[in-house]
Amino acid sequence: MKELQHLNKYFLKYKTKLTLGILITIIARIFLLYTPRYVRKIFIVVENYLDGNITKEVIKSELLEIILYIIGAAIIGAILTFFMRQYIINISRYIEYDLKNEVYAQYQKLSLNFYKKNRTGDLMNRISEDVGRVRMYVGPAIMYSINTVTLFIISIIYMYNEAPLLTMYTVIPLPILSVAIYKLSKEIHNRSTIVQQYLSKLSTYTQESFSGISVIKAYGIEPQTSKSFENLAEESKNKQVSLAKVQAWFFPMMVLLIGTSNLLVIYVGGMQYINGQIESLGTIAEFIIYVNMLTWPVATVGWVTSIVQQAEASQKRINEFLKIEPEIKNNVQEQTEVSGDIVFKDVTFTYDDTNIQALKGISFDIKNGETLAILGKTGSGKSTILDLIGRLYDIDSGSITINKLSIEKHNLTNLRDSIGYVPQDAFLFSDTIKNNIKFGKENATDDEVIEAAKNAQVHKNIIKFNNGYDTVLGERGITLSGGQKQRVSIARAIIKTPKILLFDDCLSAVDTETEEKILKTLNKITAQKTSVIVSHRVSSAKNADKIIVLEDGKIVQQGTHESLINEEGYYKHLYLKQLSENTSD
Ligand SMILES: Nc1ncnc2c1ncn2[C@@H]1O[C@H](COP(=O)(O)OP(=O)(O)OP(=O)(O)O)[C@@H](O)[C@H]1O
Repeated sequence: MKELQHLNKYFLKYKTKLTLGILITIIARIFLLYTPRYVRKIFIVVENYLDGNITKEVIKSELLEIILYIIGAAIIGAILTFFMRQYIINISRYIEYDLKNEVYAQYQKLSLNFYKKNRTGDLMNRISEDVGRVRMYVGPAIMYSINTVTLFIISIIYMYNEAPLLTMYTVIPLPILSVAIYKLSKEIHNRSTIVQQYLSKLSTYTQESFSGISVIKAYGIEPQTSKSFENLAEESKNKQVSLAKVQAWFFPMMVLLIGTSNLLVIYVGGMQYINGQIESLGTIAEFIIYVNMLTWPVATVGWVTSIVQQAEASQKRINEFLKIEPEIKNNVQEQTEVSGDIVFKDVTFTYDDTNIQALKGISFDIKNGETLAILGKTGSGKSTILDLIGRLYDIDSGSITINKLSIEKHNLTNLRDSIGYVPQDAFLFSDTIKNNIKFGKENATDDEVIEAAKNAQVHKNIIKFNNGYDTVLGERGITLSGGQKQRVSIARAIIKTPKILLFDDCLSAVDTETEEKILKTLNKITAQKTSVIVSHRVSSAKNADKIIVLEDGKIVQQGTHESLINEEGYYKHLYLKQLSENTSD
C-alpha cells in the first residue's frame, strides 16, 4: 500500500465529496438490511394468525404496514445507492483525470533522451492502462470495501443477536468463497494481461500494415502480411479462450457456495426450530436473505484484494516515472535576453545511448543577424549542432554562449521561444494546414498565416486544395508532397518571427528553382535574424555570411562562398559537382 500513498493528496483534495460518499454508502447499507428483519416479522405475524392469536383484520393491517416499510426501505436504499455511486465513482474519475494530467505534464518535462530510452507503447500504457488500474482502486475497490465492511458488521450483529449458533454455520463458507474468488481473480488478471498484450500486438501490426500499405502493395506481399496477421489472430484467439475458461468458473463457484450456505441455514436452522432453540421460521427466512446479501460483498473481498494489488503495481510504475528528473533543467526562473550572438567554443558532445561522439572540439561564432551555413557528409554532426543551440542536449565539454551568457544560464522557455526550428523530417499534425502553421504562433491572424505561407512559397499550392487553408492533413486527410511538407514546416517557423532560425536540410525535397525563390524571401526575413542553415547543397549555403564544413564531428573548412570555392576541399568539390549537374539539367 506504500506506493498508493501517492494518491493521498487527491483524497485530501476531494475529502468533502469522499466523506459524503462514505456516509451515504453506510446509510444505504443500513436501509437495505431492514428487509430481512421485516421478512422475519411477516413470518411471526402469519404464525400468530395461524395460532389464532390475532384476527384477520389485524393480520391484514400488520402485513400492509410491514410491506410498506419494506418498500420504503428499499426505495430509500436504492436512492442512496445511486448517490453512493455518483459520489465515489465520480471521485475516481476526477482522480483519474488529475493523475493523467500529472503523468502528461511529466512527459512534457522530460528530455529527448528519455523518449529514446522508452518505447511509445510503454509510455501510452502508463497514461492509459496503469492510470486505469489505479482508478479501480480509488473507485470500485474503496466503494465495495466500505460496502462489505458495513454490511458484514451490521448483519453479523443482527444475526448474532437472533441466533448465535446459526450465525456461525452461516458464515463458515464465506471466507472459503473469498479466498477462492481471490485466487480466481488473480488468474483472470494474469490471463487478461496476456490477452491485452496480444491485442496490442495485433493492433500495432494492423496499424503498421495500414500505414505501410503502399510499400506492401508495391512489393506484392499481401499474402505474407495476411498470413502473419492470421497467426497473430490465432494466438490471440487461443489466449482469449483460455481466459474464458477461467472466467467460466466464477459464477458456478458463487452458486455452489451460496447453495452450501443456504443448505446449512435450512438444515441447522430447521434442526434448531424443531428443538425449539429458535422461535420462528421467520429467522430461517431472514438468515437465507442475509446469506444471499452477504455473498456478493464477501466475494468482492477476493476481487478487491486483487484490484488493490494490481493498482499498487501500476502506481509503483507511475511513481518511478514521476520521480525521474528531466536531464535538461531550466536553471533560471527570471527572463533572459536571447539575441542572436552565438559562440561555440571547443564543444564536444557524445550521444549517451549510442556512445557516438558526434562533435569533437567545435568552435565558431555567429554575430547577431548573420547567417551561418553548415555543410558536410551525412552523419558528420550538422543536425547535432542545431539541437545543441536549442539545448535539447547538454554538452560534454567546451562552452556554448548566447548573448555572452552560457546556454545553461538562459531561461529554457525563453531560449526555445526565441528559436524557429525547421527539422529535417517535417512533422505535421493531423489537423488543418492553417492550424499546423499557427502551431508556431497560437494567436496568429489568417493574414499572418497567409503571409508566412507566401514567404515559404507554399501559398499557391495550398489555395489549389478544395478547402484551402482548412484542408485537413494526415490520417483521413490529404497527404502533402515531401516538398510541400517542408515548406509548411518553414511557414510554421517563420510565423513565430523568432530571433534565431534553424533550418535543418529543409529544402532537400524542393527543386532548385523553388529553393532559389524560398532563399530569396528568407534572405529578406532573416536579414535581422541569426540563422543557421544545414544543407547538402551549395546553392543553399552560398549567400551565408559564414560557411563551415564538417567531417566526422570536426570543422575541416570554414570561410565564405568566395573563399571556399578557391580552396581545395569538400566545398569546392561539391560546388563543381553541383554546378555540372545543374548545367547538364
Ligand atoms: N538521437 C541520436 N542518438 C544517438 N546518436 C545519434 C542521434 N542523432 C545522431 N546521432 C549520431 O550522431 C552522429 C551525427 O549525427 P547528425 O544527425 O548530427 O549528422 P548530420 O550531419 O546531421 O547527418 P545528415 O546529413 O544525415 O542529417 C551520427 O553518427 C549519428 O548516428
